[in-house]
Amino acid sequence: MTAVKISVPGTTANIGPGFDCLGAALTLHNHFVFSPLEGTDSTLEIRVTGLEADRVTADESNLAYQAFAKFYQHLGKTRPPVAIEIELGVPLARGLGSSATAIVGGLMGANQLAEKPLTQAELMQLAIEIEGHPDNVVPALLGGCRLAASEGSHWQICEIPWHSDIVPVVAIPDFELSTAEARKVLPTEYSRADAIFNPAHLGLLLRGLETGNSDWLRVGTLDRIHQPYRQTLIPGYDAVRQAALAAGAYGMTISGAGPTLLALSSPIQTAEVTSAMRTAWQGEGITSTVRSLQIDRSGATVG
Ligand SMILES: Nc1ncnc2c1ncn2[C@@H]1O[C@H](COP(=O)(O)OP(=O)(O)O)[C@@H](O)[C@H]1O
Ligand SMILES: N[C@@H](CCOP(=O)(O)O)C(=O)O
Repeated sequence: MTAVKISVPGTTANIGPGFDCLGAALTLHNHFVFSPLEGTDSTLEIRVTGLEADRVTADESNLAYQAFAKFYQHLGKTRPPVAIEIELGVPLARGLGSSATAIVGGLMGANQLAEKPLTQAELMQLAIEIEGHPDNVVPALLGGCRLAASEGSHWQICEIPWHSDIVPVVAIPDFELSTAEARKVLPTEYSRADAIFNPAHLGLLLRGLETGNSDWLRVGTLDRIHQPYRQTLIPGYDAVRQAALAAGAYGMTISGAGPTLLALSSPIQTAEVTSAMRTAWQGEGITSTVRSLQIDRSGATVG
């Protein structure tokens, strides 16, 4: 078997009220190459290059390798010696689904090397089990904007139309916030008012994403499940939000678990929104990279 190349897009999960169920794939990618290790005693070699490469472990704790190992454990087979090359294009621990790329990349690499014993649906199920929620691994695997809902252990996945007039603008600050930390600040119980607020706003958001209706997008990005608790972990959140809205963004949310902030903008306002978010963060003493992206339609690809 020769080397297998996998490309996986980063994601923006939640998009406001869609906590743990809605996410979209973005046009920024991590690349993985899996090669059988032959003619050596070592069972694992990992080389990481690209963005903040020194922050990713190159041993058995590596998340892409953990997913690779989980695949063979699931099949009840011994995992083969493997060399993994990882080229990072998705910033780490910023709420852009870097962990989802590693999980999806590891599972797909293993499946290809094993000559594809699992279907895409089975890989998706394993990816959700490893990540613990579907909203980043599902779009990373399938592409597009996806809503995931479970019935017992079975998942229904629905593609959400994303209007061409909606540009995702991501403002990525130069500090990390791990998803585990950002989940710790969430309450375990919510009021009835909050339980009503979120599905109403999610419904509005989905129609807003489909139609490009600016009022539905503005109101539909509001949320009471995670953002009110997490925004305190993101210095400058209020300033960047106000700046994005004043520059004409339809709405602004925390991307994934943060700290990246996601503005939804019309194509004509994108340059202004981008510059306003960067300047607002600068005013708080925080350096950021602000990029306007597109929705990745392909998901994880081989070759
Ligand atoms: N390409 C990769 N290969 C291996 N591990 C990765 C990769 N990308 C991310 N990770 C792991 O995932 C962690 C970040 O996950 P998480 O806190 O969920 O943030 P994110 O919002 O970026 O998914 C990193 O610190 C690293 O341990
Ligand atoms: N629903 C999850 C999404 C985490 O996404 P990530 O991109 O930060 O890994 C959450 O909000 O915790």
